[in-house]
Amino acid sequence: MVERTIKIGTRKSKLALWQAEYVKTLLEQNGLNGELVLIETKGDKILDRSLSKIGSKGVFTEELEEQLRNGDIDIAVHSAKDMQASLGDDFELIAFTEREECHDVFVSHKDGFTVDTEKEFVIGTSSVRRVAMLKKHFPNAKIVDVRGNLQTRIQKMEDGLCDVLMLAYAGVHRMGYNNMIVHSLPLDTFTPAAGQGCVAIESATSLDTEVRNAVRNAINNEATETCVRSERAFLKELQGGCSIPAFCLATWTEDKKINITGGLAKPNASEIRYTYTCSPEEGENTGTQIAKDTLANGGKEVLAALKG
Ligand SMILES: NCc1[nH]cc(CCC(=O)O)c1CC(=O)O
Repeated sequence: MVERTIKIGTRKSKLALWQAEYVKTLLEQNGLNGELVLIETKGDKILDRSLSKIGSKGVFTEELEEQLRNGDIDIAVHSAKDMQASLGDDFELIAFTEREECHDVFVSHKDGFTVDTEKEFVIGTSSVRRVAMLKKHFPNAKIVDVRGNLQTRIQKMEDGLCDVLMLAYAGVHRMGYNNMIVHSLPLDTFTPAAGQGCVAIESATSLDTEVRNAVRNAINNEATETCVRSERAFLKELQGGCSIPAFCLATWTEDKKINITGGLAKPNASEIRYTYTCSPEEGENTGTQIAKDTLANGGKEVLAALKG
């Protein structure tokens, strides 16, 4: 039995705090004590440049990892989507919460807004994946860059920057903004980023084994873990973080197999996509294979053009 209080490192945004509180609750429901430790990251401070320009590697994780390393915190809570695909040797993901619905939505401050009547509306997003997909499926819409946490983005929309924001349902729901959702985007065309909708727990590999196991038992959802680890294997092979237009989603089929679809959305409104079904044990290998197929069939050129 783990007696000591588990220190839970988190960013300070409202969404991050919601996720950390959620993790704390799961720990407490399993007889463990948790305490939040609030940490500011580079990604929270730099708001005037797009994420792809800062370089996505670790902008939301570096400061948390420093404190994991020196033992000031035991675990760090992240949106799985924000986690770089390759962690340093000293760190690992030890648990994944049950995935929330993982599709994207449009939210709007305009009552009665519909995508069917308003053809030339303005969409705010800062994700290269979303921009590329929007160009394909909403060619008449205008896209503007909007950074910042959810509350900041909504404020910018209300100030007139855009008609709608494109966001992950999971974050909108967690923040209690379901009433602003005006459109849900389908998973088969607007396939989400790897890990979307899941909260991941990171620890140092040096974390006490008893604590590690207790945290994992309290928090991990194995069905989600299999899917998110498969999606992250895809992302790792692409060597990309959240600044490339990659999408990947693994789901369970009725006969307990894993269906994985993944690829790259291209800026010219086409996409590279591969879909395979495999056994759960093969999930990570299959994710890797999808990335290899993607790279070999035009993906390399897409990524090279992004860097250039
Ligand atoms: N990149 C920011 C980010 N990271 C995780 C979420 C939403 C919650 C989730 O997907 O778990 C968001 C906001 C968004 O994309 O709208």
